[in-house]
Amino acid sequence: MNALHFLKGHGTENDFVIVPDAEGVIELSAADVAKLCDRRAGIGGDGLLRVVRSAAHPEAREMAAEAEWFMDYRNSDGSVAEMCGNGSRVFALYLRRAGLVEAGDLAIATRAGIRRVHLAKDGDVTVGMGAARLIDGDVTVSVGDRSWPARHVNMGNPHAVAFIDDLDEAGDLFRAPGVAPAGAYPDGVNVEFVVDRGPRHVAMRVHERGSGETRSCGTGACAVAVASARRDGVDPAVTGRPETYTVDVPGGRLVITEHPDGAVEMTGPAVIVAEGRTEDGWL
Ligand SMILES: N[C@@H](CCC[C@H](N)C(=O)O)C(=O)O
Repeated sequence: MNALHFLKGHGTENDFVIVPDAEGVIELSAADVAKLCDRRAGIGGDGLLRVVRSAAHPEAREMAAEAEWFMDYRNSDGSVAEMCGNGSRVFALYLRRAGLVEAGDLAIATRAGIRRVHLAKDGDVTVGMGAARLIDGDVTVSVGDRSWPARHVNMGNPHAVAFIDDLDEAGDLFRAPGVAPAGAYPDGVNVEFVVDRGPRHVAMRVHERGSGETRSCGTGACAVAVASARRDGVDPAVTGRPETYTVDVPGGRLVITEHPDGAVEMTGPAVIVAEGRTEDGWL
């Protein structure tokens, strides 16, 4: 492949290689993505965001009238995922900096549907993340010989949220936690470990499907906020009031609000740190 134009960005230290590809002509195999995301031999990232015009991508064509740009998200192992919350903030920041969108409000197409984004003047980015789906059934997550009950939450992508006493209990997370029953997550799962920090304030670690332990996960923080609210007996659909949880991640802080109609909003930072080109023929 010829030299590839890329940028590098992060949201609460969940970091991404950004590949502008307006016309959808760059074919990136899983091996290409893994090579770009490699932290020693590549650019390095938890995932890759390919920026494609919705009209130019078969999975996004139907959304093109409402959302001009499609976020083609890949995990660092090259696998495809439906949605990335931190990535969507970085994606929106890239679009604005590149002059591809005009205003501070825009819609982006993702495999989980259209997401509405607001870029505030102070640099924070708010994303309408859709509703959380809490799925009934007993799920257990385990690390080594320890295991905990977990809540199955779908934020467009799958999550298992386990409340524990101390974040160190989750160990080094070099390997994916075990999840049972195996059939609960046929396509794999992101696992969040959560502790309380105060009223409506929690902290989490995450092991991401396709990436390993990362410093943050936006969809995971939303899953954690909603699971924490239900555990606390808080449900905006019942109170008729929006409810906000602060979720600390190793890479910073995300603020998550759930509205009475179920809509979940996430606010956090987005940063672009670099721009460059790969060497001709490296990929
Ligand atoms: N880091 C992301 C989630 C990325 C996708 C995830 N690993 C999956 O496979 O579902 C986020 O910020 O939401």
